[in-house]
Amino acid sequence: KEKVEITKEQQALMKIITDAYNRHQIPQDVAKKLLQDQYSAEENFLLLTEMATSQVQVLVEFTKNIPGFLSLDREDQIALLKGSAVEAMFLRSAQVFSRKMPSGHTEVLEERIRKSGISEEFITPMFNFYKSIGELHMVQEEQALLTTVTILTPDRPYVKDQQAVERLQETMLDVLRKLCVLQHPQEPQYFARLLGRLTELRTLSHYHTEMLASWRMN
Ligand SMILES: N#Cc1ccccc1NC(=O)[C@H](C1CCCCC1)n1c(-c2ccc(Cl)cc2)nc2cc(F)c(F)cc21
Repeated sequence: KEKVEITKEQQALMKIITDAYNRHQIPQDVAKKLLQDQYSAEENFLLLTEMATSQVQVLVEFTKNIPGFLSLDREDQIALLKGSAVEAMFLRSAQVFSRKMPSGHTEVLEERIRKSGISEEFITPMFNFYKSIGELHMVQEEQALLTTVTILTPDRPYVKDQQAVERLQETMLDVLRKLCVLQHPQEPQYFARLLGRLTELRTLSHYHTEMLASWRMN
């Protein structure tokens, strides 16, 4: 049985990324707002656009802390940000939804989101994704690395030097793989399950434009 060991460099890399990920939290906690008040479909739509806008700024700041990201071609950096912004937003939403909350809060939050204005057809796939992320019980290092792996997807549209992005992504995948083995020793398939969520995430983000266009305003 091969001994899995995270090297000193990988430890340092993980700390940089996790600290950056935690530092760039979303300014105001949208879950708290949704639990406090019931908003109209229009107010919810406005809240979503505000959240999505601040999320992009947070994403830009976060990527500056990914070792090697700023050494990529500048246009490729932009292509990676544009290509991953929606996925990063759904990943963040899933992590917010899966957070441990006082009993009954998650149900209220789910209800508020179900009634927020999102069209019926998107509710099920969205919550299926949120619950499948929740079942993974990711530690924060895994959450930060998963977001990093998502950003460093080589086959985003308009990326010129895919090799350079692939090399960076592989570095992050190696750390994430080792972390999964060490954090979930009783579940050798955990890393594979984690990456499987990225496929579900990409599918969900294909619905994003349609979800906004079909938002039910009164
Ligand atoms: N969270 C979060 C978050 C962070 C950054 C950017 C956007 C975010 N998401 C949001 O604000 C929306 C709110 C916006 C107001 C109306 C109700 C949904 N959201 C979404 C949701 C994102 C997109 C699309 Cl099309 C539908 C839904 N899934 C959420 C899950 C949660 F648990 C949660 F609290 C909030 C959530």
